Amino acid sequence: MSEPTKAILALGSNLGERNDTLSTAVADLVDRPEVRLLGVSPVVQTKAVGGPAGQPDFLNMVIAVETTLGPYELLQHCHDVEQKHHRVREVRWGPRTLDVDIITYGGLRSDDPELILPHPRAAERAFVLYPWAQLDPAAQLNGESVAELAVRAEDFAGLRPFDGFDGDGAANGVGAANGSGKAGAEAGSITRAEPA
Ligand SMILES: Nc1ncnc2c1ncn2[C@@H]1O[C@H](COP(=O)(O)OP(=O)(O)OP(=O)(O)O)[C@@H](O)[C@H]1O
Ligand SMILES: Nc1nc2c(c(=O)[nH]1)N=C(CO)CN2
Repeated sequence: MSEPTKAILALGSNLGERNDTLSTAVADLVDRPEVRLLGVSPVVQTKAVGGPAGQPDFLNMVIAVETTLGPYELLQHCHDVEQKHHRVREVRWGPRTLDVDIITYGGLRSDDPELILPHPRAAERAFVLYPWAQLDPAAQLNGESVAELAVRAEDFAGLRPFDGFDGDGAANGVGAANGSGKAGAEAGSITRAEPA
């Protein structure tokens, strides 16, 4: 059997019972002997980036797994789990019950459009970077700190902690403008500098 490889997977949902979908999807993703769960990030509520205007907020999270599946086998497995959750691909970046992306697969780099590694848009997506940094504060992507990339990402201001209740989201922002009306934000060890 081949040596296991560590992979980072990003999950998102903005339709249906979003939180239940994410929990079940994590269980489904690791429900194979070839995939072992290493860690789970907190869930964050995020404003939709791209796609049609007015779509619902997402819940996003990141998991780390160790797998003996090859990269394309892992991609197929992610697609199978998406399908199980009735994912329909209609509009690019449109609303979906479940999206599972492979962010990294070991140190593999690939420019095959079917599987680009690391994920080509991950470095600019706070909805991926922020939960990943919470899971692993020392994580690096393309030689840069994931935590630092997170606070620089344009969508950082649209992040909220998720309180576990699948309603409108919590009142306190993670990256959102806070009560003072400033764009400053702090969550754990991740802080965004005030604009000069
Ligand atoms: N790292 C990757 N992880 C997942 N899919 C990938 C990756 N690289 C390329 N793809 C390809 O992208 C195709 C479209 O994926 P998907 O429908 O999940 O995109 P999306 O979630 O709407 O947008 P985005 O790719 O910006 O996250 C997939 O069929 C897959 O083959
Ligand atoms: N907030 C948020 N926005 C998105 C997301 C997502 O998971 N969360 N996924 C997308 C395509 O993968 C496009 N836009």
